[in-house]
Amino acid sequence: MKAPVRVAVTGAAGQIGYALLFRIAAGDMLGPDQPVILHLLEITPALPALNGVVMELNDCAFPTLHGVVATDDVNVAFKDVDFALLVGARPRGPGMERKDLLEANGAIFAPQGKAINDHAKRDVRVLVVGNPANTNALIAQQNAPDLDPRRFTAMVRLDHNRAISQLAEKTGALNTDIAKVTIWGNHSSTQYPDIHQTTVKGKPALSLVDQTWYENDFIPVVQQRGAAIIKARGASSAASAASAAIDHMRNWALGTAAGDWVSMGIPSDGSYGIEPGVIYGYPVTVSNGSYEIVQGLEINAFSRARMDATDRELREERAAVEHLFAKR
Ligand SMILES: NC(=O)c1ccc[n+]([C@@H]2O[C@H](COP(=O)([O-])OP(=O)(O)OC[C@H]3O[C@@H](n4cnc5c(N)ncnc54)[C@H](O)[C@@H]3O)[C@@H](O)[C@H]2O)c1
Ligand SMILES: O=C(O)C[C@H](O)C(=O)O
Repeated sequence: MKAPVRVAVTGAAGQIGYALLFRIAAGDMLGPDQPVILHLLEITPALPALNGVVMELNDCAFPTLHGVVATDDVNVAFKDVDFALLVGARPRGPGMERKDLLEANGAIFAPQGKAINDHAKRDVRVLVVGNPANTNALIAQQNAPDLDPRRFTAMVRLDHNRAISQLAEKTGALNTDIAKVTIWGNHSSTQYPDIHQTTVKGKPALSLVDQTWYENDFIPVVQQRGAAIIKARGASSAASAASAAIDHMRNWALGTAAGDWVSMGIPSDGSYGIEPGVIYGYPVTVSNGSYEIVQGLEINAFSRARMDATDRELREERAAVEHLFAKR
């Protein structure tokens, strides 16, 4: 067994929290040889419910759970943490776009970014799940001036996994037969699920499905999947979101498979002509704990237009929250 690492989860008494904590504690995120100490943050009125979750975590007697800190104090929550999963935020209801949450949720991520800046390990890995995830990640990052901006990421992995699942179903393949899917841009309805480089059992995906299905079914289904789940369940996705968060962190910490990549929302360095600084979904590979954008992919006019549209939305979101950035 390795020395334990500290993993903060915000919104820990919420529905994603309930699907996430037990899997992190069981070793699904960092492996069965990596003990964790969970730091759980909630707002004060949710502390009694959080206490119930802590009782259940303890009752599982997980071999890899070496402690739980439950608190409503951001400074305690992020003290010495190695990983931070920022989930706690208001979810959208039917008919809302995720960016309608910018005002309500933006205010949460500035103080949390500051507390991470002041208290977390210098090599902390931060994943923002709470919507609008990309721009919330930017707000947190911009309130953490002492940390490497690349430590702040946003979740587009759920979209990536949804794309794999849709394509596997369409082609009669297994999820594991699909490689090199990309989600470009924002975790919103402007995201661009790109299968131009994707393979199914080694064959180009676009040779197995027709362009009409790609354009008129696949892309809108992936873009609108969150809304479809809200309509069906009366609540936003939870178990699949938790699973994607685990996938994102596991790949970031432990690496990606040879011959494949994953999609992560990361600070743009201008690659593929995207506005530098916005938190944009890119195809990445990870080795030695560090992610790199997959370079050199051919971008046709179809892709270019969609990549630019989602970039534009992220620039607009950034302009709307710049007042929340720490002064430098
Ligand atoms: N990026 C993605 O792919 C993705 C997927 C699913 C859901 N989400 C988003 O994740 C967020 C959480 O969803 P949920 O279904 O768990 O919601 P939920 O309402 O069930 O839980 C959110 C929890 O966060 C807590 N919270 C609110 N403000 C907080 C703060 N300042 N500090 C700590 N905790 C706080 C609430 O008390 C609540 O318990 C929402 O914004 C949702 O839209 C993102
Ligand atoms: O769509 C939402 O608001 C929830 C989440 O972001 C999702 O994609 O399921």
